[in-house]
Amino acid sequence: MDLKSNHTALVLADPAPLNRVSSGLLPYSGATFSQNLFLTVPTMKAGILDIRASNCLDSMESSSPPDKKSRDFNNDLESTDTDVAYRAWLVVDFLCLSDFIFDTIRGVINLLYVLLSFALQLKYPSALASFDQITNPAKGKRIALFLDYDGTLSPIVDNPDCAFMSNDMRAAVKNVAEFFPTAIISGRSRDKVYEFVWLTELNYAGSHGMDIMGPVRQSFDDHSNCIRSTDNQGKEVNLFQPASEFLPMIDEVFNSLVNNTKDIRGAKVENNKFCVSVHYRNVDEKDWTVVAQRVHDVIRNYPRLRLTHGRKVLEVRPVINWDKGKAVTFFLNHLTKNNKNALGLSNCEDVLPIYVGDDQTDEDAFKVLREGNCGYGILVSSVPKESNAFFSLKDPQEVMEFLKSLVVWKKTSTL
Ligand SMILES: O=P(O)(O)OC[C@H]1O[C@H](O[C@H]2O[C@H](CO)[C@@H](O)[C@H](O)[C@H]2O)[C@H](O)[C@@H](O)[C@@H]1O
Repeated sequence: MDLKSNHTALVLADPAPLNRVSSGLLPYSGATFSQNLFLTVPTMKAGILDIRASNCLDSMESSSPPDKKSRDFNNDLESTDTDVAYRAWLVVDFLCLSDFIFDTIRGVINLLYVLLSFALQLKYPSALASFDQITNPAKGKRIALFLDYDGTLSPIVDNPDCAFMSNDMRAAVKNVAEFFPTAIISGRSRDKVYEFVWLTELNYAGSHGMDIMGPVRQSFDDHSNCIRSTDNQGKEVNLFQPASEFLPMIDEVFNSLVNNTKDIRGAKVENNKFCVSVHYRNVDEKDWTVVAQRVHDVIRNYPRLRLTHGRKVLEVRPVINWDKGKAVTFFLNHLTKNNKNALGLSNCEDVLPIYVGDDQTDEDAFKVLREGNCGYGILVSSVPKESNAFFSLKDPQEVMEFLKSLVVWKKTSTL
């Protein structure tokens, strides 16, 4: 099958809810979901999976512009930046115009690009330059801080196992958590993100929010899918795991994906407990089709799993109505500062949530804040892109500066 030949406009990253039914009505029953968790099940009509695979490749290409091996391989956003001008350049090269026309066109293209960047920067102003705009509404309120991990607290690197955060960043996160209730919400497994961050004073959610650990509270206990457990220090905690019934399925899919991609040079499959990541950052671009095809071959047998896209990664996850946005809401309703009072999203007058993230999956959280008219999303990106965030920061270095500024502001603020 030629994956590229079919361009029917079905978006794989966020499949349209073809059927929206409560879990109790579904095949593969035995599932126990809390009342508000619905499954979105793609209709299994002939051909639809092929269309999904073709869109998979489109999304891989559009969401992750290929690196030129000769350029900075560690930062795909920087590469994206140069890719725009570079590709436009290639087109012009192809036309074999004289040097003068060539330079003029190149100049115009660069100017347009700068103007576009400027326009989008106005749309998502720097959170550092607009610091007062963020903190003024926070006066008399409690700020609750939500942080993504990869690309936000640590720079994007080739090897996902080596995405370490710097000691300076760790210190900045530790400091900020002393003043504001802080949670890390990552696509990685909760254990893995904790191994990187290694700070006990934070709250953690792994698997795109499908694995939340929080303090023992009655309000947690009231949720189905909530169990008591112990943390790394043996302290009693509550775990909220809305996709717990998917664990065996995810393990099975992980093994199949490892098997199906083991001959693709550079492909890496990561088990994130309630979801699986298939990395293609180190795969030659000519083999991206093969990656998309192999992933598609596996998940076509699992109608209750879906694909989303991150930064040069395909993410296989359960089709449940739960994402980073839902995790933010959950945290706000249960999060505590020094185990005192829950913040309560309903109580926007008292709380100002700030979410900082760089990836497509962070958009779910930005959207919750924007639509709830409660708090601010801050997009981490060095290139202009459309977002539900309100502000932007260029890279993890700027994120660190922002965190430090929050601490200074809090220490000097009299309110
Ligand atoms: O929600 P996040 O914490 O941002 O996690 C999303 C994915 O992050 C990791 O992959 C990304 O970072 C890697 C290390 O810099 C990079 O090599 C990869 O290309 C990026 O996609 C993580 O490994 C994935 O499992 C997460 O889904």
